[in-house]
Amino acid sequence: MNHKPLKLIEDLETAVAPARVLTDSDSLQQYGRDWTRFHTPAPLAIVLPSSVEEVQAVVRFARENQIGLVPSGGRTGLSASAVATNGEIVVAFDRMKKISNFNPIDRTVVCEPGVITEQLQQFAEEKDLFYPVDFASSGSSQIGGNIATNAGGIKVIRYGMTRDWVVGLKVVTGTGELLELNGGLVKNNTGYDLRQLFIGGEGTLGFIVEATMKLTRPPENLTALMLGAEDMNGVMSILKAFQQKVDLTAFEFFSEQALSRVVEHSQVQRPFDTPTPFYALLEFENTSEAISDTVMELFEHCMEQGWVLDGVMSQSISQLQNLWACREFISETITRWTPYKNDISVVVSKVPEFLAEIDNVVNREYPEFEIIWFGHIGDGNLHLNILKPDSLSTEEFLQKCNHVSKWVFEIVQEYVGSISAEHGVGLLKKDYLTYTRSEAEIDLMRGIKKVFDPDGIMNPGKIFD
Ligand SMILES: O=C(O)CC[C@@H](O)C(=O)O
Ligand SMILES: [Zn+2]
Repeated sequence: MNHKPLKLIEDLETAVAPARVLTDSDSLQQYGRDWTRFHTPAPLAIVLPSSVEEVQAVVRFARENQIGLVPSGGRTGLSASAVATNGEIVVAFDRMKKISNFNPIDRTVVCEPGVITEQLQQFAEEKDLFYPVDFASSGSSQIGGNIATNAGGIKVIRYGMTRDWVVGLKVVTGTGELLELNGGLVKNNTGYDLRQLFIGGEGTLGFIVEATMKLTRPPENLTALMLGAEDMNGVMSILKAFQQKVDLTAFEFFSEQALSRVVEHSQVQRPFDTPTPFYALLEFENTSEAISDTVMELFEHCMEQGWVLDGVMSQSISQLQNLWACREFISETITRWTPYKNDISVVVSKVPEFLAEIDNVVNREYPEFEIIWFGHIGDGNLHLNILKPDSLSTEEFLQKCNHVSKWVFEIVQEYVGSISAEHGVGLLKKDYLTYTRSEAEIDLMRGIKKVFDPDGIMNPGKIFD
């Protein structure tokens, strides 16, 4: 290490506190990346601030020294947004985990950015309330990161994305200024809602240092149905039939390839014997006999129409959990095949055609590739994963997958879809942003960044260059 970084680190320690700066190589590796594995972490240092003032001090320090800052939450992101590859200072929020100011009338609660999603869910439960944004990584993802990436997950069809639950934000911009946005109000029509720019902004405009989150009533007697379908058109017909009569809390799908891997590699039981190409997983609040009867009628109707070949409805919490495990364990289970990943969306009605086009091109060009489809089909959000064949080295596989990305994004563009439905852009997708956003839009985004971050120090190089 030359003198400059050493001196810089000393100055950084003075700006915050020595104990809050880490420079050992394990920490640099650990905090320098998220769940993506395509970039080599190379941060200058890690800072763990414990107050808003310390975050401001770090930003001012970075501005003075023209060093990039990368925010880091639970590091469960899948788009390399919280990755530091270029001598940046990583600002990790692990020491800012307090939940406070619960208000039962407003049904709001104030969270520091490092609050773990599950911590907020448990807090809400203790107050007989519910924080509904949920996903497989809730045990480690942090609220600040969820907001910065506008995290979605498995209940979006009913409850929306993280954006819908943020009623107030405090942010530190690239000048070190603290902005207090919206103060928990339900109604506030006083011009531009700046809060929304920071939600999903991936830390490129400023860092979230506090959030006022809304809670809601807990769902009652959640019950799930897993239905086996012959094809994607069947899945769409099931969605249409159920949505017409039942308020669904989830509508997920996955393929037989996905289910068989989960059953083979975890303790999860196959819910029924008949394998079918696709499965729909529906959830609803089973609160009356009338609802239960309606669901059973719909189930029978779907079987009569041939949309459903077999299916099962949960009769207990453990059965509900087993059905959810079939879906939630997919991502983790397939990690061992070093999968190529993509997260894309189109309007719901176009999903079957869209999926078939991608299947066709990949099967034609690379017949040795095994595609694992799953996702939040009720939101038009597909997770495309391709397992690395044993015969290919990781390098060869990645090279071929670059072609896959191009074909996939061309199809996304043709369908006026999104190249990133819920995982964000980060480093991973910035080169493809024009498939979903116009040059004019990207120019405006660059202009907005300049306003909040004139020196370009806040998560530089993410979303766009
Ligand atoms: O691993 C993936 O491709 C998706 C991860 C996550 O968004 C999910 O829905 O399980
Ligand atoms: Zn997802």
